[in-house]
Amino acid sequence: MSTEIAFELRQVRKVFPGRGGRRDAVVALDRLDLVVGVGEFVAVVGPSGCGKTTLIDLIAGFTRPTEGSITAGGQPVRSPGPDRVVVFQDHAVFPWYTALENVAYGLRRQGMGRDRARQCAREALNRMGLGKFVHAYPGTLSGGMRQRVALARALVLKPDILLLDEPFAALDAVTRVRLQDELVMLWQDCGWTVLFVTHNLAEAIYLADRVVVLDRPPTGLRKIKPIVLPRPRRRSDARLGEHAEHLKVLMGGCFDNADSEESVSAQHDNLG
Ligand SMILES: Nc1ncnc2c1ncn2[C@@H]1O[C@H](COP(=O)(O)OP(=O)(O)OP(=O)(O)O)[C@@H](O)[C@H]1O
Repeated sequence: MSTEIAFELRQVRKVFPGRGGRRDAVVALDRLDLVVGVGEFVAVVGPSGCGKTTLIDLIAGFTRPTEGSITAGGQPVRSPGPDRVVVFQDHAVFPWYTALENVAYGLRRQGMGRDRARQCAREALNRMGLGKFVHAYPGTLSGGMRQRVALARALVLKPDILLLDEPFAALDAVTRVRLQDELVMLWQDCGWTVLFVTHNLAEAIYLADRVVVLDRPPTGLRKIKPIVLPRPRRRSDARLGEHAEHLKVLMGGCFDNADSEESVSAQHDNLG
């Protein structure tokens, strides 16, 4: 693992004000510490409402923490930036643009000329196996193909940090495992730091170097579990199942919470 830090959250708290003021305010994250090294693949699991999407939004810079600090590449995160790209479960592509136009869109927004942007987009779509579908509209593509377009959009932007919010949740099982493997290959080729939110423990363990187990506040961070298994991983590897059993126990709450939290300094030590 790299000793360089890709992004870091310190004592991050996010409170959404309720309609009735403070009384029904929602604490989405509370005192969260997380340090992720450059090039790491980190998965985040936890029950619905524990703040996984909020975590992605904060790192992306879509929203600001109520308290605490977030840095990416050593700089405070104050707004979205080209170093951080998000891939969502759906709504990730514009239905009124072709696959090519969708992928070229971000590059055009960054000021790249039309022809160059389209060339880069074509290369990314080729890489994602969609070379024959560059002029197709998302509505005519399968769910898996649409997510490939979304990944191609991320690919062309060459981010340092890729944030994925349940990107494969809506896909059938066969497409899902295929895209998991394609994502791992892209991650290895591109040197991204990845934060991957999922409800699927097997997916988290298969993909990640470390799995962050979140719970709803006030519990928050339950555990950061390293998955020390060689790559390429085999889905038939019994050790994946052992890790999954362990995580299920953690998520069931059958452990000493205080004992399992990992402080920022311990996370720094682990990066070293
Ligand atoms: N814009 C918002 N305004 C008010 N409350 C919000 C807002 N966004 C999120 N919340 C609340 O913050 C908490 C965390 O939400 P978040 O979407 O981050 O959880 P999650 O772990 O991603 O959930 P899921 O697994 O169901 O997607 C929830 O209680 C949610 O209702």
